[in-house]
Amino acid sequence: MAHVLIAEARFYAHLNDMLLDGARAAIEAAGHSHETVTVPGALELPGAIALAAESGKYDAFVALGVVIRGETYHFEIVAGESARGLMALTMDTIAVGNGILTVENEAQAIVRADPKQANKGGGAAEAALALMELKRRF
Ligand SMILES: Nc1c(NC[C@H](O)[C@H](O)[C@H](O)CO)[nH]c(=O)[nH]c1=O
Ligand SMILES: CC(=O)[C@@H](O)COP(=O)(O)O
Repeated sequence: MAHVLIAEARFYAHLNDMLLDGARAAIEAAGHSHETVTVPGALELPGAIALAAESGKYDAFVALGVVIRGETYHFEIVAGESARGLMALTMDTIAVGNGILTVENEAQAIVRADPKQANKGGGAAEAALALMELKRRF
């Protein structure tokens, strides 16, 4: 039994709702409990998880968000820095699954977020649980 924190960025609420459904279902299917914390955008996800990890209350973390390319270099910043922040947490031995979609348009996001299609939220939850199991093993 594990307690998992889902950190979700509400930047695109309708897309994130699908990611959340997939992540929650995967955690529950594995027999674990979860709670959710919400931040404004993907750039806040690594910081939110770092703060929550300090509490010692959680065994694993799932980061969910959607970054859609706009007109400027901002896409590269948000997509790259959010992934870099999550990877830094992972290398600090925090079990994190990265469910931040980085896509060209909304249609790409829907296919990936929908639990009945690519189900990237569920995949990120499973990745977090896999790291958690490795952490327990070693
Ligand atoms: N453009 C997207 C953002 N941008 C917002 C940032 O993540 C951040 O909240 C802001 O810069 C304040 O620190 N966030 C997304 O999740 N998705 C985007 O497409
Ligand atoms: C993450 C992005 O690229 C986007 O939301 C920002 O759009 P823009 O580059 O048009 O300001």
